[in-house]
Amino acid sequence: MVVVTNSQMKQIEENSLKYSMSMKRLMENAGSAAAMFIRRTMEVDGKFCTVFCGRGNNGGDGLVVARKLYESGANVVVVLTDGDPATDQAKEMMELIAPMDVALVYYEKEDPAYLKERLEATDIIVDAIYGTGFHGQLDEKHRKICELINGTTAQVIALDVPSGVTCDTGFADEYAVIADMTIAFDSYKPLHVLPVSVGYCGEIKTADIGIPPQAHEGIEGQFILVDNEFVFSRLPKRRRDSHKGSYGKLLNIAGSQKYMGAAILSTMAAMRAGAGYVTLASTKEVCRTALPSLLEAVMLPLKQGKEGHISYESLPEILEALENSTALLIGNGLDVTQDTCRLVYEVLKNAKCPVIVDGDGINVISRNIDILKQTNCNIVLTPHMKELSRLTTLPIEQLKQDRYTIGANFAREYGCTVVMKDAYTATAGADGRMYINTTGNAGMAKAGSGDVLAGIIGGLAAQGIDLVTAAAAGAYLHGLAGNYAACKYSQYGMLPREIIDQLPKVFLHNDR
Ligand SMILES: NC(=O)C1=CN([C@@H]2O[C@H](COP(=O)(O)OP(=O)(O)OC[C@H]3O[C@@H](n4cnc5c(N)ncnc54)[C@H](OP(=O)(O)O)[C@@H]3O)[C@@H](O)[C@H]2O)[C@@H](O)CC1
Ligand SMILES: Nc1ncnc2c1ncn2[C@@H]1O[C@H](COP(=O)(O)OP(=O)(O)O)[C@@H](O)[C@H]1O
Ligand SMILES: [K+]
Repeated sequence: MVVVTNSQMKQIEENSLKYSMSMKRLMENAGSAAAMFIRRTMEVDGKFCTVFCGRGNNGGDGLVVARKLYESGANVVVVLTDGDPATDQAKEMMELIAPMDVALVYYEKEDPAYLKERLEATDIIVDAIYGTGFHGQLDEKHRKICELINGTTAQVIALDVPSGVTCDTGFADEYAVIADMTIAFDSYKPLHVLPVSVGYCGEIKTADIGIPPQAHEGIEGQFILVDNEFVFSRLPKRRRDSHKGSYGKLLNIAGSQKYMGAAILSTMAAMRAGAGYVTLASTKEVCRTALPSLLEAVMLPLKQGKEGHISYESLPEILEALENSTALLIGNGLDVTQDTCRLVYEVLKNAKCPVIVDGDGINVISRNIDILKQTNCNIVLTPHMKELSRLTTLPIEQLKQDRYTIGANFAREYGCTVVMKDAYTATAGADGRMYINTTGNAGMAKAGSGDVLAGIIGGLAAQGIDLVTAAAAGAYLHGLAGNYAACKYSQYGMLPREIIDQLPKVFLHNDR
């Protein structure tokens, strides 16, 4: 599914002018298409429709819908929320509707009691206050209007965007319109697929507004919704004539006296994700303790430093093991000490295979971010919000509002892939794309779930799956296995290790 951003949509509209399209025609088409969807979905003749129009082009679309619904026999009232239209096209639409028997009321001048009464009798509300041009938050007046809309029992149809939702981030004001149906003009925009905003849209329909296909040429979809088809069209079936060497070697540098479980969970998850060999490089004590749970793993027992972490003196052994690895996972439960900082920096500088950095590996990098520019390998970072905040030195509040732009900029600047872990994980690819994940559940909000994800991504990358795909598909598989675990053990009771146990079921269901 192609999803275009606000500026890409503007570019597409501009391009269409080269093919004898006009902005006025586009608006007429948009409003007509929306009215047609409404007519197809519900009875309009004799119904009470109230159309809320802002001053911008979204409001202009609303004026067209009002005219078309009136022509279909509806009793129509237009509420101008911000006075007369401000754009040329919208002004023209105002001139067309003026002679009709459609009541045009100015929100500010109208008696609130009349509006309340009208809304109680209204069957269909059209929300044309703000479209793709909205950003930031609703002011008091618009919050009141949206509250009125959300408080009715009428069907609410949003044109292009439910008012109060920002197009490219999906960030919704807490009073944003909650629509029953949203009619997306020409293309899906990020808000139509982003988990944070999709709930405001209701059913989503795309309307052809007459933009010729050529106007879309050169516009690359930036947002990708990761689904079963995306994942399993990219994960090859195992060949009958293959051997363990065909599925790669993952070196997993993980664990410390304090965090032994992280080493076990990440190694186990990588094996369950199909890697041919997984080597756990950790302190002697961690390796000895982990062995009974990791019978299939290769152990690289290393010297332990004073604080229970992997000693820096182990660097030569690690670099030797790295030589014939097809992927490296580093950071799970490493602990942050002077030794592990030096170790991570040196390993990253020397690695040539794809690298996945998680947990303390990310914390270490945050202390010296420029290390990312001194590497010769492809890197995936898998930060949760707090780690992302450390990496970017931005507050979590800001990340919540705009993590797509921030993550994409970070990925571009440092040439890496960033898996932004959250209830809805989003992966910013170094390729400029954003991969949105929708699998997973709140039962996964437990220490250790992230180690499982890192292991899955590492296991996929070791098999030669490109890093962006390994990251995006890894998040999807992790969430789906988590959903199976929740069905079996409940969200309260499930454990991160049970996400690993359910991975085979995900593969089985998809013939892998
Ligand atoms: N291009 C075309 O011809 C076509 C466009 N089409 C339609 O146009 C829609 C886009 O229209 P649009 O760009 O005019 O923006 P729209 O969403 O109507 O509102 C913008 C106004 O709101 C303001 N504003 C923003 N945030 C605010 C806030 N927090 N609080 C207060 N004000 C705020 C903003 O102010 P500004 O950002 O300038 O400060 C501006 O004044 C699109 O979704 C589709 O429906 C179709 O007809 C096809 C042809
Ligand atoms: N509410 C939730 N819904 C879906 N996934 C979740 C939720 N909460 C956490 N997760 C997932 O669980 C994992 C937690 O990772 P992280 O916080 O790094 O854990 P740890 O480092 O303790 O293993 C992430 O992959 C995250 O996306
Ligand atoms: K709208």
